[in-house]
Amino acid sequence: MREAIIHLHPAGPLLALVGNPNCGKTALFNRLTGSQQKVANYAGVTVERKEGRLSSAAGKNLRLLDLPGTYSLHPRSPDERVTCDVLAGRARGEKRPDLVICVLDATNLRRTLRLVLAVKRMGLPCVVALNMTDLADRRGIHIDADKLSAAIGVPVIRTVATQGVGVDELKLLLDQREVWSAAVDALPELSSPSKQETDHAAVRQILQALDLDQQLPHLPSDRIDRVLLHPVLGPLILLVVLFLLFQAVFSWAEGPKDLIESAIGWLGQQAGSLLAEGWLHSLIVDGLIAGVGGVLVFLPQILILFFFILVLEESGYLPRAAFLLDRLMGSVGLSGRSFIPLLSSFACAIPGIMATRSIANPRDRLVTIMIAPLMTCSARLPVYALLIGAFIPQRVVWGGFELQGLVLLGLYIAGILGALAVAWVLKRFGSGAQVRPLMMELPNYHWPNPRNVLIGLRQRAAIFIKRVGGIILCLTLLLWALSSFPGKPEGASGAPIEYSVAGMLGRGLAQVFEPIGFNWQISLALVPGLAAREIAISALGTVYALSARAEDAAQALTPLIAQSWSLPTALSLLAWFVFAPQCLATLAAVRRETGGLRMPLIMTGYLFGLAYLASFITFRISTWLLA
Ligand SMILES: Nc1nc2c(ncn2[C@@H]2O[C@H](COP(=O)(O)OP(=O)(O)OP(=O)(O)O)[C@@H](O)[C@H]2O)c(=O)[nH]1
Ligand SMILES: [Mg+2]
Repeated sequence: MREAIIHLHPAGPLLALVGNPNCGKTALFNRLTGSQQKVANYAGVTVERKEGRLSSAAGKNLRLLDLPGTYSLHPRSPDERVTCDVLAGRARGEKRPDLVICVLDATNLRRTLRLVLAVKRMGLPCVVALNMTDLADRRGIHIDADKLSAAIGVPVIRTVATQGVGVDELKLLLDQREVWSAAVDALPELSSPSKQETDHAAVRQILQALDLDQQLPHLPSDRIDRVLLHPVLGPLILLVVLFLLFQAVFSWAEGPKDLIESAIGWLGQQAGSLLAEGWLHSLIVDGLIAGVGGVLVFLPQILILFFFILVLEESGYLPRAAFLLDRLMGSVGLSGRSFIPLLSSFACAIPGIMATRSIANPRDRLVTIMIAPLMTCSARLPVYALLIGAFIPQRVVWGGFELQGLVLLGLYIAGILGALAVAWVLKRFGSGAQVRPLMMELPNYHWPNPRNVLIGLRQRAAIFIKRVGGIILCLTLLLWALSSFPGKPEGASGAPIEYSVAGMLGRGLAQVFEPIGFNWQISLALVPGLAAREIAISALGTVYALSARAEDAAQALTPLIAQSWSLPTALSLLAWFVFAPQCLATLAAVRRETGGLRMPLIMTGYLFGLAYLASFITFRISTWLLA
């Protein structure tokens, strides 16, 4: 039986934000609706439509769509198609917008005006938000809003989305239906056949009328780029930036991390002394506090990583990094277009995989999806930090670099190199590895908006804490239960966990993982770790707390594993985490984006294979070196 899908869209007027990439649509959307969608200084941040609500000045309830940026209404990539479909009224479950708010970048009217003309030609009522007027004014581009409005036949409001300037005027305008609905067919001559050329000519005329027909270079950005995009200095500076980032992840986090650690330790002791020995004691102390608490400790490090990512995103440096790495990516058959999705995967592979919607070429898009999980997502950071903290000495090497930070950087680079190698192989399977030159817009530099950075950090903290309190808590408690029952048989020696379901499972798995140096506790922890990587830590915390003798049950995980694992085992586990596909949500996202089970299955297979191989080599070589 076929399912019948009935679309019910809420009543009430629908507005849509349309504009070129990176012109500030989402910043305006957030201001208008009070949402906190992601805003960043590069093209292709928004890849799906997002909906919000606002009330007009007169208190009318309106729905507002934030759409992916587009240069034209002839879509080239999946994200641009979303925008075009909405405007044409073809989007599933959505009616055609009643009003389009065209967001223009005042510093680049030439490019952005063509889109307004195209929207008008579709017969959609529109108003213009002339955004980034603060930057335009600073650069000496003075645009007379009234003249512009007269020239394009559409009401124009000057805005600075990041500061909320012009938002009230815009809301006022939304009530004046007679003003914007009258403007629909004000440019009848544009329906001639060679529209593109006519649009070109029309834009030139408009710019001439506004006295803006000369290109103004953005001097400060150009001057900065002369250094940051320098063929020798550029890559060096990029490397230094990355060095600093990873150094900070360890050195800045020390204080707050110790604080959380001792708070959790104190909690464990209090709970331990309050509760009588028994299953509740074990559940709270070994399951909850040793397990889940052990993951929470890594919050500061995650926030420091994201602080850097957010600042870099906001400043406009990221597309430059794409530009610098274009040659490297080209050598394995990837275009620089893949850079931003891969970069987003450092936070989490899922938004990274979604960001591939801005890649026009289907083959490039697929390769990018397939290698996205090799980028080190933030869920790996706690695992890396735990193992590095336990096994890599805190030492300064090569005049000033912290060894721990260097090893962390090395792990990130290992993931990147692995991804490049896989991309290279995948491209061999495809027909002809032609590489197109990178066509990417370099936005102007600007100071990161502290508000955006703070919002980003808060969201990241919330995501992490929600994970800890949700899936991590549930699976850790499940593992605790499996590790505690059935209890120890009469007269047996050893900890009860060794006789439990989990203990038996762990020992079975250890057969498979023994060649790469994993003991049964690690093998066991990898199973719930399939759902989310950090769970491996809480699982280890619980398993070790349950295996420990009563007197050292409250011990933190770091010294425990430092005592009981060999260095080759730790290195092998690190190598495992660089490659292993330990995240079901990512596989689900791949299935969604590629429309089938085939790709997620191939991905799982190749990642497990790579992980096992990498761990095997690491374990054998390090054992041999240390022998
Ligand atoms: N100075 C200044 N910066 C702005 C203004 N509006 C937005 N920005 C910044 O411009 C960048 C892009 O903003 P976004 O809202 O992400 O742009 P977008 O149009 O949604 O971009 P895509 O989703 O990629 O199409 C961010 O760094 C914003 O902080 C403005 O009026 N003035
Ligand atoms: Mg956006």
